[in-house]
Amino acid sequence: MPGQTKRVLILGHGAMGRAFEGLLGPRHEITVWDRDLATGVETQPLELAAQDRDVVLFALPTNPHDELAGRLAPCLDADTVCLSIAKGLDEHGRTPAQIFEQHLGTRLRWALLYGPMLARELQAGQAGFALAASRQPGVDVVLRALFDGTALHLDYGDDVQGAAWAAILKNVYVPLIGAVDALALGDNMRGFLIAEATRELAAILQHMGGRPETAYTCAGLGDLTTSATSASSHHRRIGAELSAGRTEQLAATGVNIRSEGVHTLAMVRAHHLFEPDRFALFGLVCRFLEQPARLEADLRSYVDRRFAH
Ligand SMILES: NC(=O)c1ccc[n+]([C@@H]2O[C@H](COP(=O)([O-])OP(=O)(O)OC[C@H]3O[C@@H](n4cnc5c(N)ncnc54)[C@H](O)[C@@H]3O)[C@@H](O)[C@H]2O)c1
Repeated sequence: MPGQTKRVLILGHGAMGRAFEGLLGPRHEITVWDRDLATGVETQPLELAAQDRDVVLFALPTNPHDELAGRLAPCLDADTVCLSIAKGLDEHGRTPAQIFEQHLGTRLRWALLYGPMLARELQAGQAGFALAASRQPGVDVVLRALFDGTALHLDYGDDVQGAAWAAILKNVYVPLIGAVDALALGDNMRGFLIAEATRELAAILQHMGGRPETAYTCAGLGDLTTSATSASSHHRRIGAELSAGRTEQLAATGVNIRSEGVHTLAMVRAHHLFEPDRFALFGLVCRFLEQPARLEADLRSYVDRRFAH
């Protein structure tokens, strides 16, 4: 019921774990679980922390989802809702939607939350916006009880695969915008590329089993625009660094959220999820990572081809 206190377990106590703790803390009962990444020591046994929880929020990268969802599945109540905000593919090339599908399926309830909700702004009490995607009836009721009256405003939908891919691909296109801005290629070019990325996002979503219209929701265009224009965006910055020839950032692929987009490109190729050049802008970003110095020339060819009527 709206207004009801929920017992929430937050997995991960990084930027987003803390942001959600602050957002939900005044109204709900919060427990936080995390792991020391150097020693592997957990704050408490996960299975114990998950007992009697209404909601488990995965506020950590996609890679640990498989292990954690696998451990949680046997010990969660049927009513518990697992919620992920992670925007990356795991080492097997799976989205958080696919990982939840595999471990939680239809026996347990789950949803994905994607949109303009920068941790820094949520922590400062500013508004955030997201698409909550779930295929299971009743999940929206739990999420309304959880978030209504907070600064995070939700739309509801059921395109879980489309929402996951929209958020994941956003992190691929934003480094390109960061590079374009660092090279001072112009505000017009930025606007054009955001429009192109959104159009392509719709096509890739459809190709990957989602619905193209999800590209125009908070999870797609909303999040893409926020990251592409935010001075604090990690993903913008990595594009700027690559355009300046600082390619050592690529070595950190998959290690932290800065490189989620770079990691996605590697996983798309490694697992043959789709042919990168089937989508012209996506193919351009792949080449940018390999040869950052070619970006301006590649962009000129892209524009020429795009307007060669
Ligand atoms: N930062 C943002 O503004 C923002 C906004 C929306 C979504 N997200 C997404 O949320 C996710 C988390 O982002 P963040 O900014 O909180 O990252 P962060 O690096 O600040 O925190 C990550 C947390 O995950 C934990 N973690 C990492 N690997 C782990 C593992 N193998 N086992 C257990 N715990 C592990 C870390 O201990 C840490 O507490 C990312 O997928 C990101 O794309 C971030």
